[in-house]
Amino acid sequence: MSMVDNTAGPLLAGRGLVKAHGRTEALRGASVELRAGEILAVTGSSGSGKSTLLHCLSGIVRPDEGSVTYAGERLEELPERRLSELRRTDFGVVFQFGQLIPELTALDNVALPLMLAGAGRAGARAAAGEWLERFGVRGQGELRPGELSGGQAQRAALARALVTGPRVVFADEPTGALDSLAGEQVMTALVHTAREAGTAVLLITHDARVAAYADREVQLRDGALAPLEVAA
Ligand SMILES: Nc1ncnc2c1ncn2[C@@H]1O[C@H](COP(=O)(O)OP(=O)(O)OP(=O)(O)O)[C@@H](O)[C@H]1O
Repeated sequence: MSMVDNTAGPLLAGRGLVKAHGRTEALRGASVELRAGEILAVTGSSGSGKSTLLHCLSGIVRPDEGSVTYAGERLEELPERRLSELRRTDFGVVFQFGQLIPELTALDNVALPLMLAGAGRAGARAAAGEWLERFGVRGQGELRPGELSGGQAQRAALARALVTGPRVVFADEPTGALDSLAGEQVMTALVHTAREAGTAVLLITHDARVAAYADREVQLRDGALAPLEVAA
């Protein structure tokens, strides 16, 4: 069941985003909206600007032009301190290669965002254990990322992205490094948990099977977005 609220305005909106990397114009006026609880797939060929769009929308990178509005706040107007706070409390991110901290166990990786938000170690580890359980990797909690399979590491990375109860999860090719079975497990876990928690997901993928998990799909072409044309 979709928890998308079609009556409210978007939770996150990028408007007219332009971003160049040197002489490469990665985004040329891209606009996109994400509603609360919505799972939106952004597809497009390699180099079409998908990751750049995610970085702009999540406040990791400032666009050259255009605006990003999150829950009524214009990200470009926020001081770095407030942006970091938003990234810690309201946003979760998952990348293609999990990017768990290699020196920490899976459990401590998931506990870390809670501790950064001020939770005590014991409470954070207990909550982290519950999240690992949800993603079917509690038994691997004391292992380090290098000792996990790719799929287990990605599920731990999902737990880490969701543990603080973010309103938006940004997932950049979260299954890109996995075989199809592990990819399905990761997507099922992500979609199930996001639905349950009412978390919106901006899902970047070039894989149509992954995009099929989303409520809606938009396609980046030449740095701008078009809704996917539905085949007749
Ligand atoms: N840090 C950077 N420095 C220089 N050029 C960059 C940088 N990041 C991205 N680009 C260029 O900007 C364009 C868009 O890149 P981006 O990573 O956003 O695309 P993408 O759609 O995510 O690609 P892929 O699917 O291959 O990951 C590409 O031409 C890329 O080479």
